[in-house]
Amino acid sequence: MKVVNANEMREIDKRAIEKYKIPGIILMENAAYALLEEIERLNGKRITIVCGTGNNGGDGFALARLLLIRGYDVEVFCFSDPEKVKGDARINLDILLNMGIKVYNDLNKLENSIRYSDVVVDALLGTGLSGEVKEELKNVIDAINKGRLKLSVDIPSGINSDTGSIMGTCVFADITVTFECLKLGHILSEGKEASGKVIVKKIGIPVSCIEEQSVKIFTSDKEYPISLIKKRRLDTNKGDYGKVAIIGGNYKMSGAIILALKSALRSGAGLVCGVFPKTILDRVGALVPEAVYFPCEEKHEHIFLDDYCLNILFQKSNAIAFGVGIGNFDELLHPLQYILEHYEGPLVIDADGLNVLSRNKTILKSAKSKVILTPHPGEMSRLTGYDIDYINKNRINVAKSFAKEYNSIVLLKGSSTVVTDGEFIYINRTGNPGMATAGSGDVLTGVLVSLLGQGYSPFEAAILGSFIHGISGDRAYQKHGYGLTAMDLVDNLGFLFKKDIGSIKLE
Ligand SMILES: NC(=O)C1=CN([C@@H]2O[C@H](COP(=O)(O)OP(=O)(O)OC[C@H]3O[C@@H](n4cnc5c(N)ncnc54)[C@H](O)[C@@H]3O)[C@@H](O)[C@H]2O)[C@H](O)CC1
Ligand SMILES: [K+]
Repeated sequence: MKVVNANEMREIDKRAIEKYKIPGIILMENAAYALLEEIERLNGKRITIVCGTGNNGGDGFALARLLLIRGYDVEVFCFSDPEKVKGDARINLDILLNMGIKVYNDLNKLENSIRYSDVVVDALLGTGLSGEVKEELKNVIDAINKGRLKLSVDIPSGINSDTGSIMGTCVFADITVTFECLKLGHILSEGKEASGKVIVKKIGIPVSCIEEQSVKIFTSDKEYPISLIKKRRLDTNKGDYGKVAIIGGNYKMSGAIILALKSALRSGAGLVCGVFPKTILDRVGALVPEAVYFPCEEKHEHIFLDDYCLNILFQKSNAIAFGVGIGNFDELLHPLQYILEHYEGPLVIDADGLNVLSRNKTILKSAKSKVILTPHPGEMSRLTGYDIDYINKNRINVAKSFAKEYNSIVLLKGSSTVVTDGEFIYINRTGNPGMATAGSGDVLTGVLVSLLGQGYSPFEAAILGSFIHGISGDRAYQKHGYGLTAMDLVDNLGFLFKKDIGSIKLE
């Protein structure tokens, strides 16, 4: 599913009106019908509608008319001078006034109306919000937030459509009905929570009109990225599903490689090889008997990897992951550089692998193959030099420009993980805060290397991997709530890898 920013939506809207000659008032009427359809599902009779002076308010005025005609008990509010309402919104306001409907501008009355309403409709501010919400609307937003059931038109008022940030204050909606495309603000940052359940409705804009926009950001829907999962032929064996190697682990962090190995197996890799210091062989062997092992010497508390043993590994593996629990040591930069310069298969660099890489990120430019990097904001900060706050506020641009400059796939973790190849951007929506737990990233690495080994392209593997990782977290949450652990994620990984994958439909 495509995701647009406010400017792209305006362009699409403008093209529909100017090139396709669809009058704006028709789009607004269709938007009102789309809202009506959702309100009718809610079975409430008393509806309060709070309108702003722009087209978001216009959608609200048109909705009020449709509800009144159907016998709903509706009260309409607008807290600005009606003279400021222009264009299509003005037409809809005038129709209401001509019908003898009063539009109130009284905060006490609003609070009272909301107290006795089944649904409050927030049509105050939409994609046209600029800057912080003005002082005079703050009390109005507070009042809306007291509503029993809050439905926001297009986007919760006060949420920035491009970043999802709260612009001073915002409505926290139960349901948001948006038009034609998801907006970035619905899925990023605080906007994700503020939007509640988001319903995307068509309002009569031709598909070609949207396609002309060449939108480069997309997210999951009921079919995608599940549709990327390859079906298995019956006449296949383990050799068909990849031989993957995971390099990592040290005496103090053996759990990381155990989790990654288990995850790679649970997400379908044919053969999984653990490459770690000998000192942890007994632990890993006891806990992951299904893997094969490539125990190495240990020097000064970290794995010792010389070029000779790396070359052996290259011949045995069609995908490699480097970094889980490996420790952050200067001496590991050489093996990482050697892998980048000589290994021809796809590579995942994670965790301490990224910290090692931060010592000299230019080695990425000599990589022989595509690399997936999976930083969390702290690791991204070490890689780029930007502070974490800046990264969180500019997740898409930071990930995209790094991926482009270093010709790699970046999977920037966090709520709404961003995956990019430097041109296209996938924003993941599966997962929950319970996954902010030790070992969660090691599980993701195992999934990614497993998918690479099974022949998915690096960009597909990163998209699918982040999606599957989130789904396993959502399934683990059902049972363990926020007490879920990384091993619970592993236990839930296999669910999507089934014979009848095409029939699995998600909400
Ligand atoms: N194809 C579509 O998606 C359609 C969308 N519609 C709706 O139109 C709005 C966007 O309308 P627009 O007039 O551009 O902007 P808004 O109504 O969101 O806001 C403008 C309004 O708000 C005031 N304002 C701006 N910033 C602030 C602020 N910081 N504090 C207070 N007030 C502010 C400004 O002065 C204007 O009065 C979209 O969201 C959809 O709901 C169409 O109806 C159908 C087609
Ligand atoms: K709104």
